[in-house]
Amino acid sequence: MTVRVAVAGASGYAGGEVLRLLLGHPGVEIGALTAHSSAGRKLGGVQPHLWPLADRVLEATGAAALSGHDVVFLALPHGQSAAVAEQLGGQTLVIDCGADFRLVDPGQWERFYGTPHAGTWPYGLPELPGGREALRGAKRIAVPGCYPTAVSLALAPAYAHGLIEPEAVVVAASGTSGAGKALKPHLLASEVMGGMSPYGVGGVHRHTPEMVQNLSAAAGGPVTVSFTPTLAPMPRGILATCSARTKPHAGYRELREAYGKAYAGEPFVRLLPEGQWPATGAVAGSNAVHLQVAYDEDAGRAVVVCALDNLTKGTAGGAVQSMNLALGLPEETGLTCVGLAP
Ligand SMILES: NC(=O)C1=CN([C@@H]2O[C@H](COP(=O)(O)OP(=O)(O)OC[C@H]3O[C@@H](n4cnc5c(N)ncnc54)[C@H](OP(=O)(O)O)[C@@H]3O)[C@@H](O)[C@H]2O)C=CC1
Ligand SMILES: CC(=O)N[C@@H](CCC(=O)OP(=O)(O)O)C(=O)O
Repeated sequence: MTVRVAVAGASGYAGGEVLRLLLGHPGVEIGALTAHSSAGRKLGGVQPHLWPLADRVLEATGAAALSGHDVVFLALPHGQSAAVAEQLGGQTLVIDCGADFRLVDPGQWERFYGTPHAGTWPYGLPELPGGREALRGAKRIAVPGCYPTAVSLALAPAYAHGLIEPEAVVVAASGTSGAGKALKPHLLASEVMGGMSPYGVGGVHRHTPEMVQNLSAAAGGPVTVSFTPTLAPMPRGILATCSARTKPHAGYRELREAYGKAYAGEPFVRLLPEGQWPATGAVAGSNAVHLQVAYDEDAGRAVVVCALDNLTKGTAGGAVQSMNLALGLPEETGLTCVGLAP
């Protein structure tokens, strides 16, 4: 079976990463590629690493270019996906890398994004309880945000096993590609190189409600997340340090067992051997997630560290993994858990 796939937002970071992975996927044929300000240009001019597609011309994003495909990936700025998706038939599998359809609660959407809620689609994080079932045969998929992918995978097992209290604290570093390719002064090399800086501090980052949604579902009750993102001088990668107070019966052995059990059969999530810590370099370019868990006995806290590549498992890899599940293909098709190190 070969499916015909289009990518909207092919000139951006997420769209480019989707294409990099699709070029190694044996079950797809790459159809239309669309963009906004780059429409009319050749892909090779904006994504020189995608050599086999270098001579493809970027079309304007819209139904004219995108209809007639089996699968359409949307890698557009927030708020742009719904109008495009509406124009695509119900038989087309539409996979949105943006935030538009991730949240269940319209009130939370409006509070953090400031626009009317477009709706809720099946959520593309297969490793969460019930995640695979929601994706099999789906025709619409919302790909999670990169930070929520890391934080949800890091803390869901401890919540699902009732080992930690419902107030989580997360500090996470992201590479600059997480902020997209458009020019922004705070992403200039001179601003980013040689230092790290926090942003979105104090509960205002729009990924907070997404983490809360996932972790509350895992816990079976309300969870709060105090989330502080930071920008790190690297192009790709997320390193999330997540902690919460442990319940009285929980210690290192219980935590280790819960994580071992949760991820034992997972093709992309690896609980590292004891004493080894996740590092962004080890997962770069791969769909892998590396985790390690510790028990801080004096503080009475579980500490879980998670590394992933924001563009791969954090966006495009998660999107392709979800596509495979929706189409009934082996989940790992076209994806690798082998990182690019050093
Ligand atoms: N970067 C990341 O790590 C992650 C990104 N995502 C999501 O993926 C989506 C794309 O992000 P990213 O690739 O980083 O962003 P980029 O800025 O790199 O790319 C944005 C893309 O959208 C196009 N575009 C810009 N404005 C419009 C518009 N008004 N209408 C239609 N298309 C437009 C751009 O075209 P052109 O260049 O031609 O103007 C470009 O192809 C976002 O929703 C983002 O939240 C999700 C998880 C992680
Ligand atoms: C470094 C950086 O700026 N990262 C982005 C998150 C990128 C991401 O996951 O994307 P979505 O936009 O799809 O939610 C941010 O903090 O807004």
